[in-house]
Amino acid sequence: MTDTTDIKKGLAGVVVDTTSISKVNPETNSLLYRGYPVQELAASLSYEQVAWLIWHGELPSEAELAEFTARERAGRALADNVKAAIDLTPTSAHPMDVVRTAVSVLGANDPQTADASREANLAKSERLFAAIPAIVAYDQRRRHGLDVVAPRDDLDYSRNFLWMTFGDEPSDAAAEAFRVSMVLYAEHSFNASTFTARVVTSTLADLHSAVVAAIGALKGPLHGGANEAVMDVFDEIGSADGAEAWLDAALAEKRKIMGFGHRVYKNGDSRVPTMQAAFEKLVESGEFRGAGGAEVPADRGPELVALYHRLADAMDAKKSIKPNLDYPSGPAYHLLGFDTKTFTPLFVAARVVGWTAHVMEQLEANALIRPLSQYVGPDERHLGE
Ligand SMILES: CC(=O)SCCNC(=O)CCNC(=O)[C@H](O)C(C)(C)COP(=O)(O)OP(=O)(O)OC[C@H]1O[C@@H](n2cnc3c(N)ncnc32)[C@H](O)[C@@H]1OP(=O)(O)O
Ligand SMILES: O=C([O-])CC(=O)C(=O)O
Repeated sequence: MTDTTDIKKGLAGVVVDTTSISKVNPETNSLLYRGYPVQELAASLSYEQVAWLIWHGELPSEAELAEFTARERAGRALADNVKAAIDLTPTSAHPMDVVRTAVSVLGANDPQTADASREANLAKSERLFAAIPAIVAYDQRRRHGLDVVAPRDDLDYSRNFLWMTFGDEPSDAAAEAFRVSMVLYAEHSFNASTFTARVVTSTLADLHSAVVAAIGALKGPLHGGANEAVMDVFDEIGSADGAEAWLDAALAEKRKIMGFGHRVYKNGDSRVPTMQAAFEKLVESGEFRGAGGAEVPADRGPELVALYHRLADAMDAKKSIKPNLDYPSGPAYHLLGFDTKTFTPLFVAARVVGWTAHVMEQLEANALIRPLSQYVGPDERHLGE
């Protein structure tokens, strides 16, 4: 008999390397980016400042930020062959498939793809950071038969993202909710997609290959795909009054409730209160829309907030399982006007910062990632026996 007792399925509880990028601490329910609590960063810094911090380890000086911002603004427009690649994918394709394909083309285009120096990887990370919003916006618009909206270099990252998607200037509340979501999603240690990026990097493959693979890992509903799945659940339940009965039935069918639970946090995700507050502020502002930017009745926001709390309370009462970040970000993205299937690409736009920081960290002290497995197949046998 094979002894499988030492196997850590899913690498649960296994520490596989060190990192200085972020610290996820379930005991204190905290998340630090380069030592700073994420709540502090989300309260006052732009997403551009946080991206710099994650990549470089320190906040940018005024001059560094101005130069980075200028490069980011200059790199927002998509090359023709990226647009053509998007146009070649059917509009029935999942937007994550479109982003994955477009990022692959960015890798093929990039003049520094084969250069693995830290300098080149930083430059490529900045270029990806600048281009991904245009990919997401282009794809959502073409699905609605709308013309592409050119980027505006007088708007910051968050406002420009919303401008390119909807073709009008966002309200302060909308830009703020979006910015907060980007900061909160930017980095989270050795989650499945980041680990994927590090595995690919450990073979000395290029940065774009690592990011394409990470996008694939993020798509699954047990990871980033949960933010869109949360919205599907809200649509399925309908209104707050249906939450308890829906949950009873779903749990009886042994369904996993999307947006709840976490591999590391067992007493709640440290990012949820901040994102929940941003979602509720967006609703209070009254400046929200429905999927595809559609006009929605004024009670749509408060109804979603009520449903959000009823389902979370019921889940807590029945299973003591708390929401993760995908739970508040799903309805927030809905009220910002994004199509449900575009939610996980928004996670890509944010997490590309963490992924690329980990690619650079992996290369600083690389070791091929190649674990062992316990063989449980047939004993040796031979043809003709
Ligand atoms: C940003 C992010 O990527 S956060 C994660 C987003 N993913 C989701 O929201 C998907 C829903 N959640 C889940 O599937 C899980 O909680 C995961 C995958 C996130 C974490 O999973 P694990 O750490 O492997 O926990 P595991 O699956 O072992 O769960 C432990 C117990 O809690 C239960 N449980 C955990 N999450 C849930 C959930 N969302 N709904 C119902 N039950 C759950 C499990 O069924 C299991 O019960 P059991 O011991 O009776 O079998
Ligand atoms: O850390 C994880 O396993 C998943 C997660 O919350 C994230 O990637 O943001």
